[in-house]
Amino acid sequence: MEETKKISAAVIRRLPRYYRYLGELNESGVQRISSKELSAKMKVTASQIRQDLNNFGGFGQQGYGYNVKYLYDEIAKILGIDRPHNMIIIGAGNLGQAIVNYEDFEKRGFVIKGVFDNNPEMEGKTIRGIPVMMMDAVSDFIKRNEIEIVALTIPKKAAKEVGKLVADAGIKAIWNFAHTDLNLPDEVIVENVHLSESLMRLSYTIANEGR
Ligand SMILES: NC(=O)c1ccc[n+]([C@@H]2O[C@H](COP(=O)([O-])OP(=O)(O)OC[C@H]3O[C@@H](n4cnc5c(N)ncnc54)[C@H](O)[C@@H]3O)[C@@H](O)[C@H]2O)c1
Repeated sequence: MEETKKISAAVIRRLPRYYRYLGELNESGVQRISSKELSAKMKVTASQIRQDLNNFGGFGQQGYGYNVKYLYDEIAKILGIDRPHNMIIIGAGNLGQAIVNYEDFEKRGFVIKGVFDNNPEMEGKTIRGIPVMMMDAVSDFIKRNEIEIVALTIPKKAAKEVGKLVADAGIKAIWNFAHTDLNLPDEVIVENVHLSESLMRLSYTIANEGR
């Protein structure tokens, strides 16, 4: 069996940024780039770039630079965005609607198949043409439509219970926006997104930069 090397979380966190820069280079017709040039663009050291990309076999040739399109495609494979992921949104309020209305997720292959809510007034409404359905249909919908990801944009008091419901329905991953830990079995992947924590880090930097 092929041995899979464990890649550090820090490297994985940096990959989407490499992907974005390489996508822009590719779109503007750049075919090759050295780690030094990429370093100047991304404001990351060239040695950091070489170290990061060496985790995946390097893709570069000494003195010849990286093949932009190849590297772009390889990073897409590593990130698993070389294939579509079916997704649903639970919670059709402000945040849920904003996510549904942002079409670019779909360009990255995250296909929003349905939106769910427990407010009967929302039933039958559509957001960007996607129907809002009631929670009694969610488990069946997950199974029938091969849903991999659930975005949870509901109040925190409901999040644990709904998290368990979708985990029991066989969901692989949860994109959790509710400000609470879900405490689910390890096989359910949870990515917590807390904008207020990001804002607090920003505040810390303002407070400590002495500007
Ligand atoms: N993570 C972040 O960075 C971030 C940023 C903003 C808001 N939030 C959080 O996201 C959540 C949604 O915020 P919002 O402003 O969109 O709120 P909102 O009140 O506009 O929307 C919440 C929606 O969830 C629905 N809902 C409530 N309980 C439910 C349940 N048990 N099952 C299904 N649907 C249910 C409601 O009917 C409503 O439509 C909140 O928990 C909020 O704290 C997170």
